[in-house]
Amino acid sequence: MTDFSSLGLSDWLVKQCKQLGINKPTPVQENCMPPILEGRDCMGCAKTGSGKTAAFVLPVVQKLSEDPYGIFCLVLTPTRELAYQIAEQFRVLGKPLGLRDCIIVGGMDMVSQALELSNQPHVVVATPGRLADHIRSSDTFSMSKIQFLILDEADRLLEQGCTDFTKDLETILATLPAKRQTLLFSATLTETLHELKNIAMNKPFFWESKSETRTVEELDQRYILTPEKVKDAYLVHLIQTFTDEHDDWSIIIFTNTCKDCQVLTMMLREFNFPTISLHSMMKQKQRFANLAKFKASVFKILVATDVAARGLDIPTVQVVINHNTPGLPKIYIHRVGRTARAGRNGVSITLVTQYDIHLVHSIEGQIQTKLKEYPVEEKEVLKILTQVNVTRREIEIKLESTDFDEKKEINKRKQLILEGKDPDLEAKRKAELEKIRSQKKKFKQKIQESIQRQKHGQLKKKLIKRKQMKKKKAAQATA
Ligand SMILES: Nc1ncnc2c1ncn2[C@@H]1O[C@H](COP(=O)(O)OP(=O)(O)OP(=O)(O)O)[C@@H](O)[C@H]1O
Repeated sequence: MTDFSSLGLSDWLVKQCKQLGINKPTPVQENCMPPILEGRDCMGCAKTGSGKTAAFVLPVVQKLSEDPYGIFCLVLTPTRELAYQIAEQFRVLGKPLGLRDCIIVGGMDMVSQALELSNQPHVVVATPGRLADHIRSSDTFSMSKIQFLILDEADRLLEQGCTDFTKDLETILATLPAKRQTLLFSATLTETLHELKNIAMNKPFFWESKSETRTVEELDQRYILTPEKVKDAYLVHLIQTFTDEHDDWSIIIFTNTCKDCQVLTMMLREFNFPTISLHSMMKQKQRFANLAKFKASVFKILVATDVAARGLDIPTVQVVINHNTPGLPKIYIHRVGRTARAGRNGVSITLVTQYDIHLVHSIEGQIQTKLKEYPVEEKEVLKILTQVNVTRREIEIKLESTDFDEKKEINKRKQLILEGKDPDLEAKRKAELEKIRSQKKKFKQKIQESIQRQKHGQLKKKLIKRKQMKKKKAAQATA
């Protein structure tokens, strides 16, 4: 049986792992750690909750113990909360070494971060935007001697989603030595493999967990087909049932927008559920505080946007509810991966409207698993429908009287200015794109309608012809 010693870890580090309940390497650790310890670049793709973090933290700590200096390792990750989680793993596993880490994320004080960077920590864990800001504005630290560059959730860092990291990554990569080890990890690497290979140039060792499915077997994946207007009633009913039956379960509800996240949090609170939210329009300190309260089970229900979809490791989470069907299978995989981690069981329930059925099909195609219907007593849901919808409407009115939308607009404009774009020009461009999109949609609809009409016409003709034939035959028979 493979153990951590046979993979090349020192006794003190194996002992440290044991203290954390990490006794036997998981497949991603067993396969990726030896090449990393040999000095190779590595790309590791394994399911959510399979121990990818330790697969890169352990070899880095091992190598650091052999030649300790700062800054030895840089870890980049897409979200601020994830940066704290990764830094914690380094701190705990590297404690006997006196490992010093430094977390560089947006929304926190830049001056104290600059000071920490200049103190040459062993490991820097950062989100790309804030680290690039430090590089552009100060020369009090250097990353020209780092041994390791790690991109956690590497595909997210490289894709051009709503937050585009590519410019910041370019700034960061320009300051790093060419001779370094680059490690890339995610549960969904394959689509961005080509771009990733350009970053890990050193003939990377590539490992992907061999499995037919892309989600873990311990996860019970369900859906509920519901009209849009009944979604919230289903949600309240589900939460009521879960909290009645399992008082130690924590639940994450994923929503599409910050506003929806806010509305649902307020609504669930009206129904006396211990609910807290996490989205990007909250102040960073509030984000950390809410996450800490959820992790400590002070609040058992977290309503979050996709800012919480990747990486977060909270063992008490038993249920993930998708209030909207994710538009991309990849997002679905990461969201539902917040439960059923490290061999535990979990349930995910996706609320699906009739317009989302094609999304479910594409999710099922990607994960190679069919979602099963979640049985619900519809009568019970209909009983609370009016009350839930009235409560939601009241909350929406309450929120409209605050400056929630306005703040969102201001934040968006700020972001565009920071990216060197003109917010007014961007708005114009967006409106034009929207116009083209809606024209295209109308055109497509027209074509569909005319095809339908044609089909209908052909069918009608066939039927008439058939009738005529029948009449003719009947007439011939009587003659
Ligand atoms: N060898 C091991 N044995 C038991 N538990 C482990 C082992 N390695 C890691 N763990 C635990 O498994 C949990 C999940 O690990 P981790 O967060 O690294 O998953 P991941 O693969 O990065 O998931 P995601 O793709 O969602 O980010 C953590 O709580 C971690 O402490």
